[in-house]
Amino acid sequence: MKFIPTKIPDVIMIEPTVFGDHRGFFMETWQRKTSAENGIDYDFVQDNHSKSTQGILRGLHYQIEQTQGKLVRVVEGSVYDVAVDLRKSSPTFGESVGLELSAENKKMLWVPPGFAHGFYVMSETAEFVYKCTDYYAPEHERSLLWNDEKLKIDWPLVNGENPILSDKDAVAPALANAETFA
Ligand SMILES: Cc1cn([C@H]2C[C@H](O)[C@@H](COP(=O)(O)OP(=O)(O)O[C@H]3O[C@@H](C)C(=O)[C@@H](O)[C@H]3O)O2)c(=O)[nH]c1=O
Repeated sequence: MKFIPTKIPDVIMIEPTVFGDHRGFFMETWQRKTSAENGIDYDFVQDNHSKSTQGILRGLHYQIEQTQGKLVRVVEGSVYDVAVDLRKSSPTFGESVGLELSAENKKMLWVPPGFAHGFYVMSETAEFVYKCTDYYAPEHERSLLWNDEKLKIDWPLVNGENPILSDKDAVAPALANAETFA
């Protein structure tokens, strides 16, 4: 398993070692010891799985208390995955990391606490799986506007069409009006 810091070093891309043979493949997707040695020293308490169709954008989400770190990956299809730094004290506040995660490339992304997270579905359908370091807490959940110009996120929109959003994500505040972290 390779742990590769991104341009925001706390956001880490993980490339699993894939063992292919005549039966298919095997890979480890998380291991406490190697994760801790590579800066992901957290206990995970919840695993989630969602399925979406092409053009869906889920995000950008975060919790202001019970802040969640998320270890995310795709088990079917492909998405463009984004993490936005919402830590005011960070030199990369407001900046983001975006990359394609797919069932084919098997990459994973570590999104630390203090970041908003979202993804856009590029394939016909995509199944998204992730581990969280704290429990879902709807009262603390916040959404950040996916296309806030200040964020400068280059979403790879299929046919240039606007994504399909949940009602809450469609009315999310821009960064200037969003709750952030110290
Ligand atoms: C996230 C979540 C949702 N739910 C419920 C609430 C709601 O009825 C239904 C769908 O919830 P949402 O619309 O918030 O689902 P979704 O838009 O997929 O939310 C997720 O988006 C991605 C980008 C993230 O980073 C996640 O942390 C999470 O916020 O599932 C849970 O029961 N537990 C959970 O952990």
